[in-house]
Amino acid sequence: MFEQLGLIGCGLMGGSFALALKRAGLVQRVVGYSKSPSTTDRARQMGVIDVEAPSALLAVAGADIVLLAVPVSATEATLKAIKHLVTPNMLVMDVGSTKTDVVQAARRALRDQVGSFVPAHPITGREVSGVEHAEADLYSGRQVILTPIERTLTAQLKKAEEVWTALGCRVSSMSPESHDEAFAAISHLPHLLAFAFINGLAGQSQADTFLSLAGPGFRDFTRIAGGEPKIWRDIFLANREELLTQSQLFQQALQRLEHLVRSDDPQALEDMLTLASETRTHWRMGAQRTSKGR
Ligand SMILES: O=C(O)C(=O)C[C@]1(C(=O)O)C=C[C@@H](O)C=C1
Repeated sequence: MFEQLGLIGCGLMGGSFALALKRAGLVQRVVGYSKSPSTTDRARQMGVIDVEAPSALLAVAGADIVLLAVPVSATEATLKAIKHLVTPNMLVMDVGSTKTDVVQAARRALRDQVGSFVPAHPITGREVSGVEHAEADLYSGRQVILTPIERTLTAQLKKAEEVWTALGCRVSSMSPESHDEAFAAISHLPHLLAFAFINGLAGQSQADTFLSLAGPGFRDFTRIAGGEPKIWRDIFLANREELLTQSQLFQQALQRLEHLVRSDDPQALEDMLTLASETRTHWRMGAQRTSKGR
């Protein structure tokens, strides 16, 4: 399907995309660039990329598909760096967790060539980063949200849908703004809370003793606090307003529960916990139906 993938950012997300594309037989050659030469070198040794490019621009030279797998804050500078080689026949995508800022960055950086850019958000990830964790299966069975704008070329949008579908993803589209509103609620807030929870614990004098006793509940609840701090810093700042709105709603919900814990009304407390438990079970059943539990 493609001759050359220009991969900018050869970490977990980018590396996994290259491996998945190769395994599906969708690309002949992967030319990769990473900010850190040791990452690019490791990616080549692992067979994730075939050729190391000395710059983002040179990774794009000769490519018919380009993937930006860089922190959202690096989107504009990266697109500016490759702009001169972006053509209407090229599919350029990102994998960023926020979309309003990414779309604005793409408009500013690519200008006349913005139609080649299809903003993409695969709903997958891990709490570990780096090319050494890249796996061909990271994307299979997952959702991918595309947030095209008016100027997105139909041909590139269609190609993007085909690529992600071929990797085993369920593809849907929405506006960048609706995307950021939803992901503040179901991804960015949970990460903020996981970080805050650990910070609250770490600030206690007995933190080490408490942590030495922690079990699976703690592990499940805090897994995402292992996420890369710089990546999450950028996501929180890029989606600041929506995140703060969700954080306020969360604090209201927490206060309601605290009030019920304090008051002598076990039935009302149980009702609130039942509502939460049923909501989660409902989601889980739906997720299992659509994606085999992924
Ligand atoms: O599984 C994880 O570790 C994730 O953080 C994945 C997760 C999520 O919140 O679900 C995080 C960020 C990506 O934008 C998409 C997915």
